[in-house]
Amino acid sequence: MARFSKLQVLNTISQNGIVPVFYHQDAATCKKILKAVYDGGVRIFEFTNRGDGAHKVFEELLAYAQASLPEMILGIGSVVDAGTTSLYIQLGANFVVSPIVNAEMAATCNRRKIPWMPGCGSLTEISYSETLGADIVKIFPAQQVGGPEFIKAVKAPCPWSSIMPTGGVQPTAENLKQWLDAGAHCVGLGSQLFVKNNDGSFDYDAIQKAAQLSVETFKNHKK
Ligand SMILES: O=C(O)C(=O)C[C@H](O)[C@H](O)COP(=O)(O)O
Repeated sequence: MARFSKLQVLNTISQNGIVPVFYHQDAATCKKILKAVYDGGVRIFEFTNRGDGAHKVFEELLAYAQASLPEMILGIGSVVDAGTTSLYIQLGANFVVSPIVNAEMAATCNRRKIPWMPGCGSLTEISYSETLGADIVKIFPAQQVGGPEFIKAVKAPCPWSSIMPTGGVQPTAENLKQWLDAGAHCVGLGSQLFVKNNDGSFDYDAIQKAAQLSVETFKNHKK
């Protein structure tokens, strides 16, 4: 069962603002990534359901976070159906993110009071998701859908929408400011956060620093 209530998850997202989006098949690598962003101040993390054994890695990450990173709220992403949603809720996912809008997933999450963040690319999808109970909608793929200008345009007629752009967001003060100025509620940060060394291994120090800069940029923007 989820360790954090829906309210705790939503509050942490609005205070922390940075949602790393990551998948790796190796649990040890995932733990090091999780620790690096946690040390950088991140308290929300989306692990993506990208491989056949992803649920086993996720279970290990949940246990690790509970034991060693107690404030870290772990959710699952890249989920596109209700069956997979149930599996991850049963394992203890604290929120569920999707690249699409799926009403059965919404019902499954709502039944257990788990925040559900569907992937939207139009105002109609955003609006439909909100009628299905989404508190935060993901815009995916955010840069391709229209970038910060798209969010600004959506927020004009729908200022109540809480939007999480994901896809193409960069962990720099300049780029984060563009999304936040446009009205983003929080941002999903993928590949650009997970800096690599020349040999292809992850640069955990650089990842921690990029996470810290992103969290601080978000906090300063809210002031
Ligand atoms: O699987 C999902 O549900 C996703 O969110 C897709 C990607 O992981 C993000 O779009 C990250 O995109 P980048 O930040 O551009 O690397």
